[in-house]
Amino acid sequence: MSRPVYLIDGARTPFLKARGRPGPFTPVDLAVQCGRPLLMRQPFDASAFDLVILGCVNVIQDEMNPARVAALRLGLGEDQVAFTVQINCGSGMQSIDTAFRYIREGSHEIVLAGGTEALSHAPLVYNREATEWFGEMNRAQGPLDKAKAFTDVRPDFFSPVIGLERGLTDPITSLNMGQTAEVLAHRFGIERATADAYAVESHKRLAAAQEQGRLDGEVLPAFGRDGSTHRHDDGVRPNSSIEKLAKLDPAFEKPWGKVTPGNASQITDGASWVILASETAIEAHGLTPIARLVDSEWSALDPAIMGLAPVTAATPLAQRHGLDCDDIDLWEINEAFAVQVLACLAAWQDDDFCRDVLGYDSAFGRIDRGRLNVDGGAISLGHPVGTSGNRIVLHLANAMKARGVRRGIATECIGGGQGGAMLLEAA
Ligand SMILES: CC(=O)SCCNC(=O)CCNC(=O)[C@H](O)C(C)(C)COP(=O)(O)OP(=O)(O)OC[C@H]1O[C@@H](n2cnc3c(N)ncnc32)[C@H](O)[C@@H]1OP(=O)(O)O
Repeated sequence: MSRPVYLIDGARTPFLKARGRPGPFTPVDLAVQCGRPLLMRQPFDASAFDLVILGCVNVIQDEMNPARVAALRLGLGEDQVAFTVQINCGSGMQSIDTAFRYIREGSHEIVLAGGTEALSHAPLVYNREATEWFGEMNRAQGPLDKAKAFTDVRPDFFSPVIGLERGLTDPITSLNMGQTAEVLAHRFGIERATADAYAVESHKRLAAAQEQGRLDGEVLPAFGRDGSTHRHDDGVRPNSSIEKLAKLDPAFEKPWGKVTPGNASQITDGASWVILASETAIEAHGLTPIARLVDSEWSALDPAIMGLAPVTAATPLAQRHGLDCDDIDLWEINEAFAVQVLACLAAWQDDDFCRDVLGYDSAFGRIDRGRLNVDGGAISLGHPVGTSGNRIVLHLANAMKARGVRRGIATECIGGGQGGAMLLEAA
């Protein structure tokens, strides 16, 4: 069976910059913050959902299977099945794709699919030697053995493993994500000034979208237990300039690197949900879709050049539907790094790359910046890794509707050398 699948509605929290200490919300808190008002504005009862799927990369110990914890806290009922998916930065898109396939194939009618991430809550973990020592202490019988174990304590037991640093490092190549972006900058000759100009534009577009109300209804306020209210993505710097960015030092490869804090995605907390439904559910509940999900594609490549995966995922997807570059009215390409997005744009225009890597006769084409990330991206609004794939699909649907255009692709690179892409059409 192959039924049409529609995106009905969706919402996210403001994306909140991680500021070196745990932020006000855990992953499930974030999912509940935007999930509750989203469900309250639906004309159907929350018990109507057939399934809840939530992407999350860094699950915290108190919230194992965050999808289930969020579903219960959202009042979806004890009989609601909910599972969590993890494919690094693709997790929030994976939840949508899984829901899309279930509905398309006819086993489900209406599914809540989201992504959540609180990078500010990434754990500090004891190192291996300390963990072994705790085991020794546990096994020690009686005070004498325990006293002996104490004599084995070493000062370096107390230098923790920083979960965030490890999580953003590829375990196969040992390159961190920023270094993989540097590989692409070198391969495609991306200049620092071009990357900085791209980043400045990202901030300007997000600031304009916030000011002109284009995120209203998509971004819902979040309320901290400390009484704080968070209404907007707080990493935006409307006054950012190429001159200011030029002064920043490289973050990952000193002194020659092109990636700086100004042209990299920000480390951020945030959650996003979308509601997907079949035509049966649309009729049953009187719903009005925002967009139709047409198809999806996942790809894999060398982890050291993971940033090119939007090219290897989105191009076959477009071509499967007979679509050329110009047929896509809007693109959302997750801005892991400015140089990484620019490398994708360069690869799409490169005859040799498209022939050798994608097996096409010639280049895919030039993506007009006017069609790409029209309201900013992860450089300006941040990149809660398990959430971003969900956000770009949701925002693409809203932006397509607002501009009255027909087709869009949301695509992203995924740490570990993978990529995801989804094709949407006007409903
Ligand atoms: C598959 C994938 O998606 S891979 C991607 C996964 N994600 C990542 O790898 C995360 C990448 N990003 C990072 O690791 C971090 O953001 C880093 C290391 C690049 C920078 O971290 P930080 O040093 O904490 O950056 P931070 O944003 O605080 O900026 C540091 C300083 O740079 C300057 N700065 C940053 N952005 C700007 C800007 N747009 N304009 C002017 N100054 C700026 C400021 O002085 C800022 O300090 P301030 O906030 O006190 O004013």
